[in-house]
Amino acid sequence: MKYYEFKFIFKPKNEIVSDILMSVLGDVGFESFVEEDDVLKAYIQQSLFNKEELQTSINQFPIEVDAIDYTYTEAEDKDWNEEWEKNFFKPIIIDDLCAIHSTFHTDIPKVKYDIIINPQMAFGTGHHETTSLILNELLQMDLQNKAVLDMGCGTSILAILASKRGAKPITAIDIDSWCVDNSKANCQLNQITDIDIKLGDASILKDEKPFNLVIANINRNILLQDMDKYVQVLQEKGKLLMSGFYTEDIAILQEKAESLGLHFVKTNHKNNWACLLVQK
Ligand SMILES: C[S@@+](CC[C@H](N)C(=O)[O-])C[C@H]1O[C@@H](n2cnc3c(N)ncnc32)[C@H](O)[C@@H]1O
Repeated sequence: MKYYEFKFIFKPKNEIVSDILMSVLGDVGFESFVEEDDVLKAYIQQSLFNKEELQTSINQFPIEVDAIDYTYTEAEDKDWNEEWEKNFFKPIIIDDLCAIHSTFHTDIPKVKYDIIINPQMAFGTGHHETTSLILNELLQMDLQNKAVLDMGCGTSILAILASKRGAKPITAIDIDSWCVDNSKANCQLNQITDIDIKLGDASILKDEKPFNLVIANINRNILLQDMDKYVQVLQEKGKLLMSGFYTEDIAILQEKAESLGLHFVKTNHKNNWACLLVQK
């Protein structure tokens, strides 16, 4: 496959802009990213590159920035996504209890919950703050025989940990067909056969049976838009665990949850990213 290598320079140079830029670029076909001192390198298959689409997404950047500039060249002919996985996806070990790693990682310590993820292009290696905030909550909850919905499942890393912690039945849903395929592959790698993986958004929830726990790591606007549909599939006393937003957004999400009859349980944060747990 032929790729372009882009170098993005942006101001202000901070993690929030960098995270949002990666997400915006992901939406227009970029596959993998390497953060270096003062540039973000990004790789896209030449056949998928559309200059106008890229410029439109930069012009409509979701937060105010001083500048986003780029240059690009033809990249050396190799699978940049595979390169990224090999060089930048490092194993994660949480409290000697849970390990998340890829098939090519060796020397993984023996832990109770060993999760294999080959992320390819799907979000969810456990490295992002929002994923790690939710993984930590899942490690503390009693999930035995609990019905769980993982909304915006990405790689299905969260659904897989829930399954390993005894949750069942589990449904995992994502709006992106790439994520659905990647979730199926990751379930196979972890020998999990009973997660029901579906393509769609909150509109397909009306046919679901009630859940004890709904997890949704998406983003502030989708959560505000779809929270009522998540609540409709929550059992009495069921919990809704959300992430994908910044600490300054906790209040608006909590307010929305309370307007839907839920009450606050706890919140946590990491590098300005937050999670919120509410209960019916
Ligand atoms: C931040 S990623 C989280 C992935 C994974 N759950 C994790 O925690 O690492 C958000 C995921 O939500 C999906 N998504 C975006 N909008 C959605 C929607 N309206 N309904 C369902 N999934 C959505 C995206 O495709 C993406 O895979």
